[in-house]
Amino acid sequence: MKLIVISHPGGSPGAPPGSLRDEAGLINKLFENGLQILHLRKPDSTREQVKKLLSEIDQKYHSRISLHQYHCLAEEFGIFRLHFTEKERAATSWDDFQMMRKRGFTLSTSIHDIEQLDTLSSCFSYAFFGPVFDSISKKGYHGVVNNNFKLTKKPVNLIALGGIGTSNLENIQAMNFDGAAILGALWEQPEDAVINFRRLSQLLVPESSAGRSGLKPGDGDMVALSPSPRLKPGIDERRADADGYRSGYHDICGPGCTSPGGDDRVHIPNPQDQQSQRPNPRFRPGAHNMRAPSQEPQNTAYGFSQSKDLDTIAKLHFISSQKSGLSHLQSIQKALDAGCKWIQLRVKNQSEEDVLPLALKAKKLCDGYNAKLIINDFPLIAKEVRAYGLHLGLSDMKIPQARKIVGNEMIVGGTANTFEDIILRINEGADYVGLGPYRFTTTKQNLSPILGLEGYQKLMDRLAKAGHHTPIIAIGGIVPDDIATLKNTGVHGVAMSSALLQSADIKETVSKIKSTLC
Ligand SMILES: Cc1ncc(COP(=O)(O)OP(=O)(O)O)c(N)n1
Ligand SMILES: Cc1ncsc1CCOP(=O)(O)O
Ligand SMILES: [Mg+2]
Repeated sequence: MKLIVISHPGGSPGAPPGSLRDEAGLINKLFENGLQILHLRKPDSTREQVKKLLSEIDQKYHSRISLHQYHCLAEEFGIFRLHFTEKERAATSWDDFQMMRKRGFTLSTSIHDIEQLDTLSSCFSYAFFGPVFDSISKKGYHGVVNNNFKLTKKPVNLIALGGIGTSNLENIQAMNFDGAAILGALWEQPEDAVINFRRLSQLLVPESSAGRSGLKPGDGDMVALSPSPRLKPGIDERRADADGYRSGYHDICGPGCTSPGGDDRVHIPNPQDQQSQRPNPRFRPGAHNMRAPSQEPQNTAYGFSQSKDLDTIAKLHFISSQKSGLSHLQSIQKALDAGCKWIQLRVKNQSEEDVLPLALKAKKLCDGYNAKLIINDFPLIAKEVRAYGLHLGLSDMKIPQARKIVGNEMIVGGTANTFEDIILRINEGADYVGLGPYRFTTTKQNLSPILGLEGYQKLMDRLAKAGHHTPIIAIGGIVPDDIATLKNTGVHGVAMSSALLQSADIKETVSKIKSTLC
């Protein structure tokens, strides 16, 4: 169950009196307090006003904003979510929506009649439906459902809208909606918006205990790229009010918003252009997808992490081991002495209680060398010891769930063995992907199929073609002689354990590996 906030409908900064004071500050605070998606709906604002507001919202939150008007601003601000009113939906061809999806946009729309749900294109990741209850802010907009209403089939995720507040949020969950869009409950008293948002968030049933995973696969998809850099003409970009705009809930769901068109249409650079450039650090690794999306379906709209650029992820990862007659801590000490700066504590077959003291000691060791500690498998331990990162495999806790524990600042890596795994990890918000195994190794049991050089080459080529830039770390049975060829496949770095620990001169080996990788 997701909570989506729709912005205050009033004017943006610079707008006439009556506008919300320090709107950007309030929006930043909502994001800081866990807001996942903000729908920026500014029917009365000019493009310059919306632009100004966006520029005042912390850029790390831009990927969580959906634009109702002025879709043309999406690229400039790294926004990949666009909303379409009912009227705009009707005026836009399926091909155009497809094209937007292919360019990496997450599309949403509005319906008033539940029957319309079946007619929606699968291009839409979710739709607003409402007003479900009597509007809080707009008197006279009456709810269309009663308390016995229950959604059964939902080809598209459905977000309830209208009159939702603390008193009825639970009803929305019981009705089987995928989320609730909040407007009046926050903006009736803007000075209490953050506290009211927190109250509403606390009422949400956690997804795991609700037995649902929130939005279904396909949500927030960013799919397939197209060779053409521009969208086909859609509908005109006109001011909403020139199109019979009326304010109130109906306008969120009804006519009036603007969408790509004319010279201001959404422009996503051709991924081919992107590859020759250094990734723009404005985007977190996962968010590079927006600029150069994958050809594969991608699954989460909500796997966010904050801006971390490629340099944040080291190229040589040491994986601790208690093979070779050493304890985990001794193996870490050895790697640190040799110059490793990125240490993963990977303790298998021990309880969380047993791993915690090891993690605390490992953290102390790493701190002494100014090295980064990554905890394998245990999000709670990673948080507890203030590790730099957490690594999760495909059968470990899901990354978005772990993020709720470790927060957005912590580096979270995810394991992958196939292209689909990689895309999944990227969409989950992984900061890097551990791809392997390269070859057989006894360090890990139950290995996934071995990829070999050919496997890496194919996967890396496919990723490059799809414009993905999330750092890929090769792992599994890697020896120093593999590194140059592996690097040529395009991987960002390597993770190694036994070959380092068994090296005759580990310091020399680490130094050579580092110079090969840089
Ligand atoms: C950098 C890196 N990549 C992959 C893994 C493997 O993680 P996982 O699949 O969860 O397996 P275990 O390591 O937990 O056995 C990793 N640890 N590090
Ligand atoms: C954790 C892990 N995941 C895939 S292979 C592997 C072990 C890496 O260690 P080594 O470098 O000794 O093969
Ligand atoms: Mg694991």
